[in-house]
Amino acid sequence: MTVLDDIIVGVREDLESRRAQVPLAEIKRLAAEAPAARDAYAALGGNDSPRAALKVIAEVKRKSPSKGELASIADPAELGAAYERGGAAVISVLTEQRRFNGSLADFDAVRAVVDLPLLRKDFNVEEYQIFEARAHGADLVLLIVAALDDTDLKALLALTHELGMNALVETHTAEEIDRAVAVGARIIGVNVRNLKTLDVDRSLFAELAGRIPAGAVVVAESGVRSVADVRDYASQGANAVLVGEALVTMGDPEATVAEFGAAGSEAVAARR
Ligand SMILES: O=C(O)c1ccccc1NCC(=O)[C@H](O)[C@H](O)COP(=O)(O)O
Repeated sequence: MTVLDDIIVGVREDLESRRAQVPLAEIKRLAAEAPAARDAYAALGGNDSPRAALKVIAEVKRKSPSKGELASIADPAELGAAYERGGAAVISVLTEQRRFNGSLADFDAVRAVVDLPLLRKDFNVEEYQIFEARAHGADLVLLIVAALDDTDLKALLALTHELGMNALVETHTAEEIDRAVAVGARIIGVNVRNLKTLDVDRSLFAELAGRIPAGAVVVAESGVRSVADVRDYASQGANAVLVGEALVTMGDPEATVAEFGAAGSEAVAARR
């Protein structure tokens, strides 16, 4: 069993206990009552022509399977507010509990204080989780191509769009990019972390980014440890970078987001 398979087994078990407490009909009702979703595609520069800036998706990440404990994050709301002040375009909040020590409580805390689009970062494999994300005020959900067959990928993406949200459709291979494009993904991530082995290979982004069609927002995911890494991704075609570990471990998240955004945008300008 791969790391990804193992994570999903736990995610499904945890999902069953939440569904026992809040049945599907109720979560659908709550999703319908939630304020309208913010436009994450636009926030990531999807409508800009040309896309002149590098957008930062800043992640609230406590722990990871690859590194263990990263940061205690006593106040996720304050971290989210710091990301917003630093100029993040979108905030990602990990809600998976067993491996990342995330929660919907973290998500709610950030939602209460920031007005940016929020990504509910979880291993979404069932429609319940998409309604649940919307019920909690999410604007964007993660769909990992490697975790879904084409039927489920298409159905979950369609449901996401019906609920007014966008999806970050995550890929790791050329074939997965083709599958993401075939179902109509508008925000496509290349995760340079292999979720089956946890190996991180930043060179993968340059290999794969050109395969993503022009209309889609291209997100470089994982492995940013420095301004130089952000510059590399930006010069290789990224419209946005998704950063977790560096922001929660380097100190001064507000300044680091601002620095990454500025350096990336300079590299985008130099590319044109
Ligand atoms: O981060 C992990 O170890 C991990 C392991 C298994 C599945 C997913 C994992 N991470 C999810 C992510 O995609 C990252 O949190 C995100 O891209 C940020 O990465 P980083 O900046 O390297 O923390």
